[in-house]
Amino acid sequence: MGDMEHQEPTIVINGLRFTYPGIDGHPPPGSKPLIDEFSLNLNSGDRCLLVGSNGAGKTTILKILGGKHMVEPQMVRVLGRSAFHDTALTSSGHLSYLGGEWRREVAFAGFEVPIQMDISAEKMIFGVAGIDPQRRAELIKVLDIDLSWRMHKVSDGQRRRVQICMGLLRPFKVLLLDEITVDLDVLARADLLKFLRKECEERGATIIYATHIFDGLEEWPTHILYVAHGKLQFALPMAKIKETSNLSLMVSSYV
Ligand SMILES: Nc1ncnc2c1ncn2[C@@H]1O[C@H](COP(=O)(O)OP(=O)(O)OP(=O)(O)O)[C@@H](O)[C@H]1O
Repeated sequence: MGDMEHQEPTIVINGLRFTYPGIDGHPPPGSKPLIDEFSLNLNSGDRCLLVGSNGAGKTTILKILGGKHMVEPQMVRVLGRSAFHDTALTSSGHLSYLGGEWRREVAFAGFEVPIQMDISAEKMIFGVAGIDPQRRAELIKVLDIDLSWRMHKVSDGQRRRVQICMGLLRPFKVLLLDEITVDLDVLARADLLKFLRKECEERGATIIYATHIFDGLEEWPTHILYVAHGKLQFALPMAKIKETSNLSLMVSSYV
């Protein structure tokens, strides 16, 4: 997908197959893979919505891409490397995953900052070393963060905004978002989406965003990825979808 034919794809998924291990650490013998025959290439600048019903496998796929589940190295390449085996991908900030576990446990993978303690937003955000001050200032503005917020007293949505800021401070090349905007109000979400779009258009980042909330997203993605029963049912450029029908109609015809 994408127009940049001469560039290597940023994400290559090649015949991905995955089964969650049982209690002995191995997939139960004869079990049907949860993810199967999944192939997809994404390029620099692609912004994809990952859609599908509950349990379709969206989170599992994002976690595999984020290097959180082991798969054979040739099945998933991110920026030419194996996300699971090459830890430099995430530690460098080139690959960033913001999802459910990350929400609960830490503000940002790699920093291990507890999010419920009595610490100011300023201390958290400015505690990250080596950040471009201009990018940091832009994110604070986009997410409308008050630096004097105390993290143990703020609302869920305010805490989430600080967390998202932490997760975006380093200029990622590939960003995986798993329903991270659920606590944001409509305006905050729109501002964040605009920022993310700019990251793709100006810096050539690749983003996959799994969500059930389509409101306000009509003009955002370049592609729609639709997953059902662990398989990629279609990956279509937005223009194609607009041509044929609206998104919900399209998806319903595949269920
Ligand atoms: N750690 C796990 N061990 C075993 N099975 C799991 C595990 N995590 C998820 N599953 C199963 O894998 C399937 C896909 O789950 P996944 O979370 O990837 O779906 P999803 O598309 O993200 O769903 P949702 O829209 O509800 O977030 C589900 O049937 C789920 O029960």
